[in-house]
Amino acid sequence: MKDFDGASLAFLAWLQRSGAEISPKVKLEDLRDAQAGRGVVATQDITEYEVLFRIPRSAILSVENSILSTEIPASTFEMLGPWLSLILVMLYEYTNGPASNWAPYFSVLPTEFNTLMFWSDDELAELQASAVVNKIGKEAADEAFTEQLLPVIKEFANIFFAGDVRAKQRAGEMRDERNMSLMHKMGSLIMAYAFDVEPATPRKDVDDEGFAEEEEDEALPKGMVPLADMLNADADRNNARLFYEDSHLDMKALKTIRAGEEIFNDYGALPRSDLLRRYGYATDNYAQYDVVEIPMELVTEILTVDEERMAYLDEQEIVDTGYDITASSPFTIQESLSPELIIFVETSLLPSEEFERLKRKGKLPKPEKITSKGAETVLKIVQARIAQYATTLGQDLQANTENPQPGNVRVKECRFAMARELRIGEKHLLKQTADALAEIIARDGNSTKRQRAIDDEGDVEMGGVEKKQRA
Ligand SMILES: C[S@@+](CC[C@H](N)C(=O)[O-])C[C@H]1O[C@@H](n2cnc3c(N)ncnc32)[C@H](O)[C@@H]1O
Repeated sequence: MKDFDGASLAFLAWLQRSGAEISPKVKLEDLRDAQAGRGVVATQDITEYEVLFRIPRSAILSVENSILSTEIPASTFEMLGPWLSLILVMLYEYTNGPASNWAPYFSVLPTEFNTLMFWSDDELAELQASAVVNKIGKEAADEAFTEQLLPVIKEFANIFFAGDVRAKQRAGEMRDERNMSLMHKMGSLIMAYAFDVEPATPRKDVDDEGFAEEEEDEALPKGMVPLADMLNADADRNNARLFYEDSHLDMKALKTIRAGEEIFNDYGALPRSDLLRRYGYATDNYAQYDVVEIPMELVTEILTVDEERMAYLDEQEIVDTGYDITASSPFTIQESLSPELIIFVETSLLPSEEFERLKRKGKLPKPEKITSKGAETVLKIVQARIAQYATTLGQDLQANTENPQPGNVRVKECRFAMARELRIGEKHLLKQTADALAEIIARDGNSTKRQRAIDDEGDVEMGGVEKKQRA
């Protein structure tokens, strides 16, 4: 406790010496009891747009601010890109220990993570068929470290380990498991803590509303912004945001915040799978952003699509590696099911002449008009997706009641519980989809039966009201 609070105090003192201004209305709080590390809390009432703290750009841990950028050519950083460049700089500053300007900052940053990158095989197995398993990117990161980062460290060993006679040897040792793990830790810190820092003079094209093009955003330099990254997030209680000014960054309240309330940044509308992957935690209120993916391989296992249709769908940008089902409330197929999946299925089921007619006109079936045959096919796909998970939704819910989310207990139990919550969310979405499709099929079946009854008897069987409803 003493070390923890001591590190917080030393960090805040360093930040103020670095030119930061921190409102007396906020404080850094120990939230470990709530499994949330440190967080920022209001000590007095705060009004909308009040500045909570101001961080000078010079205090940001970034490529631009690190001495390394004056010693290694800019072209090397350009070649590495924003992500690996910041990892390189962080490794350099971290390796410099107390000599680094950011040493007090490193001492409040975590060294252990719950992000999926650090889960063991048995923990990852608990994610079962969740698509997030294929998005962890550990191998890709290892490859980037080995093929891009290590050669740079080797080339500039005398700068990276300046003043050390063993510089070359130490550069070689960066291949060791311990150092590779350190690189992953820096990468994980960036993933969960770094900001895309808008430059003081915008270099990017912005549209009329001031938003950068997506690719431009991706190219923004990454930076670790002390204190701004001590804010936790909550899907429903976001009350602060970082504003980029020429010489500094301002964290401002977005609404009135009462004394005692926690101050939350916005990490985005992330499904729990991404929250776990990037931030290593998941809370129920992110269920509203849950997503389950239907891989294309599964779609084409259930549905045979001829080459001509596949080529046409591809040309129309309907073919994808997978299709999403997203949460909606109340749940509707129109809002939740990927329109591209419906178009894909409906096009595949079209009679030849109808397909040729649409193709001639450069058109596609309308996703809002899913047919019962289309619904039956999508239902088969959804059922096959459900079957990919090792346990059923019922079994998971049962396990949840028997082993509720643990409090302050072992990491493994916590990870198992978070994985279970995640797969419950995905299975729940799949079930909602299956139920809604079954309803469409049943409704269409009934209306066909009714139509047959009308055709057979030459008269309307149902009452007028019913007929109106159908219309
Ligand atoms: C940007 S940091 C926030 C500061 C962090 N709590 C700390 O002590 O360094 C992001 C990390 O905080 C934690 N976190 C953020 N919001 C949280 C929440 N609502 N509940 C639990 N942990 C949270 C997660 O571990 C996440 O990876």
